Amino acid sequence: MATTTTCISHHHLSSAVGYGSFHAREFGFVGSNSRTHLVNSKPKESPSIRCQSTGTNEPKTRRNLLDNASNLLTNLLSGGNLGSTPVAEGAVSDLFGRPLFFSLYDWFIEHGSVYKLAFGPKAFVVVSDPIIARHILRENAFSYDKGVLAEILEPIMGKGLIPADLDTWKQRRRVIAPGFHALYLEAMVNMFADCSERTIMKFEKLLEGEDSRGGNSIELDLEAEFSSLALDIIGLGVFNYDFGSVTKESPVIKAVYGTLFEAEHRSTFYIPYWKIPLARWIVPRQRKFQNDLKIINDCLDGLIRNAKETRQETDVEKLQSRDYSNLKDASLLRFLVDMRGADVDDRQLRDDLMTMLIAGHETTAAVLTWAVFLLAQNPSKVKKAQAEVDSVLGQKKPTFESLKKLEYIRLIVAESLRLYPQPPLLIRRTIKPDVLPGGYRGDKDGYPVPAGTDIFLSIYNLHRSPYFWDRPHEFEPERFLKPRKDVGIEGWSGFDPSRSPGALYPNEIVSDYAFLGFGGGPRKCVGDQFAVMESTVGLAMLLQKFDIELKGSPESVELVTGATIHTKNGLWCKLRERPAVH
Ligand code: HEM
Repeated sequence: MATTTTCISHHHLSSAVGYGSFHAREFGFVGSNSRTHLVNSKPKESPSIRCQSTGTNEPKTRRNLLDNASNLLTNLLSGGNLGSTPVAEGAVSDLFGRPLFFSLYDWFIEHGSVYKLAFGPKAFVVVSDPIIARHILRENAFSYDKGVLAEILEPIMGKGLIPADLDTWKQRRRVIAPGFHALYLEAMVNMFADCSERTIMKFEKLLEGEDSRGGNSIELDLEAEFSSLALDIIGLGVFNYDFGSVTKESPVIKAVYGTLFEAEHRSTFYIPYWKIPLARWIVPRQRKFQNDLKIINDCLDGLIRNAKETRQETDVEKLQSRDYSNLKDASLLRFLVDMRGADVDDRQLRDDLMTMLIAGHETTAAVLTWAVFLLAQNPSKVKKAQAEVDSVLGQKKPTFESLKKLEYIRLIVAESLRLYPQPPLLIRRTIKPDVLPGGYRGDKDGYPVPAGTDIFLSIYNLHRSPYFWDRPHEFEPERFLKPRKDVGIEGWSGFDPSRSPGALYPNEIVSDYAFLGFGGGPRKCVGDQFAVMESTVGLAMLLQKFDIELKGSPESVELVTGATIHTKNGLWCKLRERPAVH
C-alpha cells in the first residue's frame, strides 16, 4: 500500500493584488474567477493534491511586502511583453523553505499550464503542457537555447553538449551520439553488472560482520551508495577510468564531488556570484572550486593524451561493429578519439567528457534513490519485481539480452522518473520571437514570447498533471501498459504504449510529450538507453539479493533540489539478505 502524505496544497492566490492580467477565458477555461475548469477535460482527480513525499507539508509562507514589490517590478519590467499570460504571485517568499518545483505545481493547478512567474526582477514563463513542450523541444527547437542554465554551467562544462551554443552543439552531437551504438551498450551492460556486483559484495561483507555480532540487517544511506556506484559506472563508460569510489576515496573523487556540489549550488542561485571580478581568487569557496576543476581537468587531460597516443582506427563503421568482448577499453573517449581524434581539439574533448560525467552521474543515482524510496513503501510491488528478477535472472547477473525481459524493473525506473524527474525543470530562452501554441485545450491564439524570454518547462508538472494521469501522485509502474486513448482531450492523441513495443521505456513519442523523463527533440538526453540499462541492472541486482526497508518513516525523508531532486539527509535503509532462490 502506498503511504501518502499531503505535501502540495491547493492554496488560494485569489487576492486582487497584481492579478489583473489573468484572463481565464483566453485559456479555454469557463468561470470568471481563479477557480478554473477545463472546457474539454476534467482532471483525473481533484486538484487537491497528495503526493508520496515528505517533509514539505508545512503551510506556505504568507505573501509579504517583498513579494508585492517584486511582482510590481517584474510586471513593470516585463510590462506588456508577455501579453496576457497569467501571473503567479507571491513568488519570493514561496521560494524559500520548499523546493521550487512544488510552488510551480501549485501555480500550475491555480493558473493553468502557461503562466508568468514573478521572480525578483526577472520574469519566467512556466509551461506544463505536452503540446507546448513538443513545440519548444522538437518542432521549434532551434528558436531556443539553454539560457540561464548555459550561463551557470559554462564555467564547468565549457562547450560541452548541455550548455553548447547551437553551432558547436550541431557539430558535437553528430560525433557523440553514434558512440552510444548497440555494441557499445552491450559492453556497458556487462560493466554495469560488474560495478553493481562490487556494491553488492560490499553490502554482503557488512552483513557478514553484522551476522557475527548476532544481527541480521545493516543500515545504510543508499543514496550515498548509489552516488558512488553511478560515479564508478560513468567514469568507466565515458573514459575507462575506474574511480573505485564504492570502496575508496581519492583526491579525484573528492574533486568530482566538490565540482558537482558547486554546479548544484550554482543552479539554485540566480545571482551569478562566481562572475564577480577576482572572486575566483579571493573567496575561499571559489578557490576550492578552481582547485577541484584543475584536479579533474588534469586527470581528463592525461586520459585524452593517453587515448590519442594509442589511437587505432578512423572508420566509424568499423568502430561501431568491433568486438567489444576482447576490448580492454570500450569507453566513449576511445570511440571519439579513434574516430576523429586528430581533428578535435583537446579542450573540446575535455568539455564533452566533463559534461557526460556530470550529466550521467547524479541523474542515475537519483533515479535509483527514488525507485528504492517508492518501492520501500509498496511491498506488493517489491514482491512482483523480485518474482520477475528470480524468474529472468535466477542467481545470474543481468546481460544485454536478459535486460529486455526485465520489463517490470524497467517500468519501475520509468515510473520513478515520472514521479521524480531529473531534472524537474528544463530551462530554455527564446533566441528569436516565438508564439507558443495554445496547448492541448486547443486555444487558438497561443502565447507570444519575445526574444530573450526565459522559460521553465516543468517536467514535474507534466508528469503529475491530473489532466493526463490517473492518480498522478501514486506509484504505479503498471500504468504504462494501459492504453490511454481515453484521455479525451481535443488535440491530444493520448498515450499509447503499443505504438513502440520494442522500446526500453515509455518515451516521449509514445506518450505524446506527456512523459519526458529524458527530454525530447534534438537535445534529448544522448545517454537515455545507457541510463535505463544502468538503473535496471543496479536495481535488479539489489532486489535479487536484498529486502529493503526504510529506516524511518517516509515522511522523515526530506527533499532538496539543485539540478536533480535528492534527499536532505540521505536515504537511510535497512537491508536484509534474501533467502537464495534456485
Ligand atoms: C537516469 C539518468 C538520466 C536522466 C534522467 C537524464 C535526463 C536528461 C534530460 C531530461 C536531458 C535533456 C535536457 C534538456 O533538454 O535541457 C538530458 C540531456 C543530456 N544528457 Fe542525460 N540523463 C540521464 C543520464 C545521462 C547519461 C548516463 C549521460 C551520458 C553518458 C547523459 C548525457 C546527457 C547529455 C550529453 C545531454 C545533453 C544532450 C544535448 O543537448 O544534445 N545523460 N539528460
